[in-house]
Amino acid sequence: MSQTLSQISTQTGFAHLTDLPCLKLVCGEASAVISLYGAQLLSYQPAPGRELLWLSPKAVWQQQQAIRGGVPVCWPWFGPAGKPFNISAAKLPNHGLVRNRLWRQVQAEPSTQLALVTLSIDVDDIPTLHNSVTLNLTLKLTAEALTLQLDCAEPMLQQAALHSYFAVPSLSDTSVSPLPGAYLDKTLGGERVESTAPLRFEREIDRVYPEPAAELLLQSGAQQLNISQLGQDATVVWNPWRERNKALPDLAENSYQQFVCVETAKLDLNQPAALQLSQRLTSLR
Ligand SMILES: O=P(O)(O)OC[C@H]1O[C@H](O)[C@H](O)[C@@H](O)[C@@H]1O
Repeated sequence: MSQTLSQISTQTGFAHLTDLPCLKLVCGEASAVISLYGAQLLSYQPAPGRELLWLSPKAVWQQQQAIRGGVPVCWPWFGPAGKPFNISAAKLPNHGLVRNRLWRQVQAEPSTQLALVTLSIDVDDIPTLHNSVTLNLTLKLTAEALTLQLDCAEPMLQQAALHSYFAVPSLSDTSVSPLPGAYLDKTLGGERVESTAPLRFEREIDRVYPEPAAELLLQSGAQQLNISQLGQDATVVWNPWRERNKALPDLAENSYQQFVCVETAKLDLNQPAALQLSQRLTSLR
């Protein structure tokens, strides 16, 4: 078997975020950069110069802001904190508690075929609990694919999402398939819509697809990406389009033309359970 060399190193700064603590993973031709702030994957290049993720040129991480782009980790709730988390109607952050905190590196294993890193965070201010809970994000980079895996062993009510921002060369020629024939439309207050029409990015899209397929194909122009999901009960597809783009200060003008979010999510809050959620990205061309 041929030997594919891998490497893991610390790196200060990524793109314009020059003081951000990061780790860089390399495996053969492939590379990835993850920030310790938010355990947020910021870059995945299956080959040098072929970036699959999108990072906003106006992303910030000071003042405890969540970084706009890459793969934010949403946990233990998704979107605005509703029941059971918002017991006192306090102002809780969108998408949970871990996007704007520093995580720690607990494992880093470069081996011949794989670069593997685990980041962890202990969270002691979940409104429904009195104890501290540990969340782990493991990143596995091989020459062929990149896998993100989120684990929480605590059997509790929890939601999670790997909120991936994918760079698209052409928004008007972008598709995600297969998608179920029914979804909840967040632009219509969560109304259930039945439609088998292919999804087009021609206006604001904010959809929750329950019962998603395990394998999705994201196609944009000549680019094709396989998104393989595990542990999910929903796939969320988001593009802010022109008007919402203007309302988000960490997006530049017309940034919405450059990305779509395809999010692997676990949203059910009926049963307390441990969490295991993963998204694997394989570039096909
Ligand atoms: O602005 P953020 O808190 O990062 O949220 C960005 C977006 O995330 C998800 O895709 C939600 O479905 C959207 O409703 C939300 O606008």
